[in-house]
Amino acid sequence: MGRGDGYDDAAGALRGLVREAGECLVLDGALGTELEAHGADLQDELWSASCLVSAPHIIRKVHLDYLEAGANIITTASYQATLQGFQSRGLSSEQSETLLRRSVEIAQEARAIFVEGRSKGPYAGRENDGSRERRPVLVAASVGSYGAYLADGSEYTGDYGRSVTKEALKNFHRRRLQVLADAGPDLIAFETIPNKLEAQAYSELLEENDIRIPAWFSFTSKDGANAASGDPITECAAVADSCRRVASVGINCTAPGLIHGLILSIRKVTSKAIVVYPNSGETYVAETKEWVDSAGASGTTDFASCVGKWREAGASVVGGCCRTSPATVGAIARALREADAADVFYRPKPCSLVFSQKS
Ligand SMILES: C[S+](C)CC[C@H](N)C(=O)O
Ligand SMILES: N[C@@H](CCS)C(=O)O
Ligand SMILES: [Zn+2]
Repeated sequence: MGRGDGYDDAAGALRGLVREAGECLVLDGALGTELEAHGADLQDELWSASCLVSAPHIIRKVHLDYLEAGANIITTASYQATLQGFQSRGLSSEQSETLLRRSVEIAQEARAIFVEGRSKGPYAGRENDGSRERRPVLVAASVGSYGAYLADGSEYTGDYGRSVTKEALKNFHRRRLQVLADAGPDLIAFETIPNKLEAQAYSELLEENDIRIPAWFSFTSKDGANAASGDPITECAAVADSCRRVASVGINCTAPGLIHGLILSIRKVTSKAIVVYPNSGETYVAETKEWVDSAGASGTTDFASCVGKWREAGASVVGGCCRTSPATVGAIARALREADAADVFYRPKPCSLVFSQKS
């Protein structure tokens, strides 16, 4: 599987974890909007990253709430944490890098509290309902897209302008990615990617920087067929498929009603694990930093009833994005347990369908 450089493809690492979790990993829900629900003020260019300075205790509490709700994976508060963003606020590069590392440490602290002091291993020794003795509990370092840094909602349009080349995106993300990887997360979550160009930039960075932490690439979509920019989702997913550092590919911060079709499209171009974590179906208004009802969407986070269908279509990592909550994640975890108990859902064969065998 490797290329003689001691690195095996990342999909294999995730394969074992999905299997240990019972063929589906539960991802957490919103971090940013859940911090807001706890009183944090996100009316800021740094959005949730401002809480790394002002409210790390709330971040830790939200991580813990998701673990208690049944999440296997918690995602760090680094979505909009960038060296460039911190430095524009007058922080030194050293202080900025410390904050990036802190985002991973806070999640690791929450995990350590959850597993009652067993901070070394990525497992919980107990289960709320006693149904599983051990379950994987993982920390994913969030890397928000360049559009997140711009703070103009362009992670939902993919319109970065012509001057933003692949090289510019690589230069923007390079040091941030290295600092996050060096902090020792279990996974790296490239989230809310709106276009193919940024996926190509990430893919090249992972190789060039020899990042050995399994990554996922997760795209946004507004129409159920294309990434937010209009690039076909099949082309975007194919970029992720061809990168051996990528363990999983999927969709986040997208309306729940679009998810099923997108899974089917992605499945056509990859056998890697598919990750999905939709938002509430509401639309983000960057000017006011508020969420509004979209036509046909009522801001519901009650999409757990769809989880069986998504799993049947091929998703094996499922959670929630903006405006979802620990209650959403609890419902997802329950839906998956019920599916296990009923044993009615499609079970992809490990090593043949869900995971890449390519090098
Ligand atoms: C995931 S979006 C809701 C994050 C906030 C956005 N990048 C902004 O700053 O407006
Ligand atoms: N992990 C981020 C994604 C924003 S789209 C968050 O939940 O805040
Ligand atoms: Zn989101």
